[in-house]
Amino acid sequence: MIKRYLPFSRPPGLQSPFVRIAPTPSRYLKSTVTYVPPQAWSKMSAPLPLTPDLSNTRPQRRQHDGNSSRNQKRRRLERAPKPVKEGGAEEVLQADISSLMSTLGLTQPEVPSSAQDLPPEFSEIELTIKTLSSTGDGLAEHNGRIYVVPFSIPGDVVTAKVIRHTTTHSITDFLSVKSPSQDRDNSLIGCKYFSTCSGCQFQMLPYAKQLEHKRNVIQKAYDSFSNLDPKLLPGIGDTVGSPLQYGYRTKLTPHFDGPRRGGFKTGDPTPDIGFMVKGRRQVLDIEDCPIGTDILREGIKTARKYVEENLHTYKRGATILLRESTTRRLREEGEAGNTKWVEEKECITDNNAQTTEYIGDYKFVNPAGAFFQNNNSILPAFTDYVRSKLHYPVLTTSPDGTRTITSTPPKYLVDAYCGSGLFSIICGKDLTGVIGVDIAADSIAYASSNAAANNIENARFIAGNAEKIFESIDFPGTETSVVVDPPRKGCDKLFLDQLLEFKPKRVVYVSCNVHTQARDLGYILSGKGGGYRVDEIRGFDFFPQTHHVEGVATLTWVGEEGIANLLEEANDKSGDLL
Ligand SMILES: C[S@@+](CC[C@H](N)C(=O)[O-])C[C@H]1O[C@@H](n2cnc3c(N)ncnc32)[C@H](O)[C@@H]1O
Repeated sequence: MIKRYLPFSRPPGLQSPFVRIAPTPSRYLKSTVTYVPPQAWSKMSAPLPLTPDLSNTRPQRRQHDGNSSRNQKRRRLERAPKPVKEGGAEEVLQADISSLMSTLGLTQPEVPSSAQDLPPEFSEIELTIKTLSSTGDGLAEHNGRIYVVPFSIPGDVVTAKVIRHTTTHSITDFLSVKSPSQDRDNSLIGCKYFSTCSGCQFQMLPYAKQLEHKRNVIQKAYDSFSNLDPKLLPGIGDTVGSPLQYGYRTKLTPHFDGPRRGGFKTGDPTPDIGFMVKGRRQVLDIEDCPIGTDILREGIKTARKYVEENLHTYKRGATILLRESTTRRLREEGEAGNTKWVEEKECITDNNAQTTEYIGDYKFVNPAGAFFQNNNSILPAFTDYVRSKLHYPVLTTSPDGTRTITSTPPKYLVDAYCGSGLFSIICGKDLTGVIGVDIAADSIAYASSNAAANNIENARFIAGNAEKIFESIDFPGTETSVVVDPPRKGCDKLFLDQLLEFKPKRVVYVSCNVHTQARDLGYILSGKGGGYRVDEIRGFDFFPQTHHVEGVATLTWVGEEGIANLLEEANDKSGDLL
């Protein structure tokens, strides 16, 4: 039987890809390492040695006896469901549950027949996983009801503990795998906290399967959230994988809770420091996080020690920022005096300090606490892709009537939700004009200085709501591409309406929430512009081992006539779409 706790250790003989040279005596989490080209962790797939069963370290749920909780259970079942956040995890899970129910021919009872008909809370139950939800949980069916089982994949037969029944489905804790799915490979699991920590969902799933699943997540998002005629959408492209599948996260934020009353006192035990236990409002004590970069993994240890030694100075709980920063230096090698570029990594913990990241030869300086993409290893491929998609198709007809479509760079670029200028800088070189907008004034200040430092002279940046950008644009939509990269909640209608009025030739919509992205594309395609054709949709895997996927959708303005033609030619799309 496969137990829920699996051990983690670096396989014997495998060195860290980063070799530490000298600790720098400055702020408490600062240390330097020499850069050696990182080795993909996926190659380190030697089976991990077993360590003792740690299940007694898992925080126990309070157990209720059947009688005392029955009325409470009944009330919970009858309570109207809380309003859910648009495109949030609950809504997405609900869509997957409804879809599985309709596939299985199940109907949803308006009020559950009786709480007593359901397995009691905290009882153990055996379930066969049918499908994987977009939130990364396995879904199983039992007596006409859908059960949500974390850390499980289709084909697994699992033992799970029933936690609670809602009006639409039941929530469980994963306990163990009784019979594994063909796709499950536990030797891939690289973290001893996997199956308790809420951070990762897929460490047991081979990477190719994770990418395939994320493509399905995008497909389902457009099926359920866009309200669009499928004929208006291209097939979802293959998900582009991350070069690093472990050791990639350049930002981690472990946290700890404070005491119920007053601050910490000298002699208080150190609280649990880490990430949330899956399905609970409880912190899991974590000493390591193998999806973090090596310098952040060292940073976790140093931060824990610091909190332990300075606990009495904390009035309440805290979130610890651990952010990687890179310095490139020329170093002399050997006696001949040859020099070579080396990278030194630091772990920054001060929100107001600066961090530096390189993407190819581009250098970005950011406030440590502000947004910057969290997986540096995928950024070169990702930004190349976005840059190529900002080029739009231009149709030319030669005198003999031959029609050719060429991919043409835009004259102007609008970077909406620009942060510290990632797309303006990487995609804006040689364009006639670039304009970026972001609500975070400090990010905007850094966008301006990053543009100057990278020799982008044609860019200007505005602090404010995204729609404010349309007050400042003084160039035509017909020669402009817009990159849109909003936060998880997606774009405001005010912004989308003005975008549709501006009618840029190309829109490349980047999103860390493919559900709100699908909703917004539905609005763009059916809104008052109505003349956008979707040319490509695909995912980039910024967060291997987790359920997250970054979606990129490329749209071209073709006018209403173009859309009518598209619908007519829906069965013959070959070759014409760039
Ligand atoms: C996903 S980040 C993208 C940042 C940037 N494109 C990058 O890749 O580094 C979303 C950005 O939207 C900004 N933002 C959030 N709400 C906004 C709004 N209403 N108007 C403009 N920017 C907003 C945030 O400050 C954040 O920088």
